[in-house]
Amino acid sequence: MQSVSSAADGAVHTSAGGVPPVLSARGVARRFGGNRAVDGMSLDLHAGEIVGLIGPNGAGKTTFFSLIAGSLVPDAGEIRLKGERIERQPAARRLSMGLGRTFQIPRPFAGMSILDNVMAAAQNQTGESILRNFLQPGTVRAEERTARERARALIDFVTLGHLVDQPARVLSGGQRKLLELARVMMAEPAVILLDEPAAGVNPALLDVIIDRIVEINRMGVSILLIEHNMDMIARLCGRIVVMASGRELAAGTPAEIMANREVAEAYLGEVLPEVAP
Ligand SMILES: Nc1ncnc2c1ncn2[C@@H]1O[C@H](COP(=O)(O)OP(=O)(O)OP(=O)(O)O)[C@@H](O)[C@H]1O
Repeated sequence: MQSVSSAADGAVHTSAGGVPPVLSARGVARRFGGNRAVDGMSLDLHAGEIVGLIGPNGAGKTTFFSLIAGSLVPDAGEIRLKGERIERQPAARRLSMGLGRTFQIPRPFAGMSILDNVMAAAQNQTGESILRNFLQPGTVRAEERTARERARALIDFVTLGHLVDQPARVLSGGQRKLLELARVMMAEPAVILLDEPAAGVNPALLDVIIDRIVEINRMGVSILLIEHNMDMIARLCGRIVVMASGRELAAGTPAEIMANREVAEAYLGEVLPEVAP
């Protein structure tokens, strides 16, 4: 699908079919001192897509995620979610607009139960306002009940139902990744940025994680996925964007990317990611 952009005049970028991407970045840049970590990166994510974002270590992938999610402010460029400019919006606002993110190293509240960890990710809870809690206790209780039911359903969905009342510290690395999926889904996102969901996960749980990501995507959530596991990327993504030195080096189907010499050269000096036969 060919994209058309006109960042200069501030117009919404549209695909060839006339439908604007659910998420788009144009010329996004961020430097740390003299290091141009992200250096004019552009990317479109269309509704229903799972796009893989790959690249050698230090290419700028996680920094790009932080710029999209709002934990870092870009020096230049624009980012749109559902057509709306977001690059100056606070992270919490982006989350409430439907932009969720998971982290490479999940840090759940170790002493809190799995249920409470997922509940803590709930958005727009009336109970967070002490005044409303006092004035409308019935509404607050009903909302909390709904959130609790949703949290339980999501914990079942990520196959952690048997651990719902256990503290998060009992979870393995892979189970923590599953908990992250439940937490991010609590906010009912339209787009999720997934940062290395396979890192540190044993092979048995990897299939579960891939399967859950497929299901989340089937629910209508568009996904941008950073991953070094090329087998996972090839199984999940119709399209891959390769980042190197802070910008796009190549884009295409998994087969096109694996056959691309420039991409292979960008990875030289590192172990080339392998795709399972
Ligand atoms: N907070 C920061 N302060 C200074 N430099 C940073 C910061 N965050 C990232 N960098 C630098 O920016 C560059 C891009 O890093 P980034 O983590 O975004 O790359 P990456 O593609 O996600 O790498 P990896 O695959 O290893 O996670 C690197 O040179 C890194 O050292």
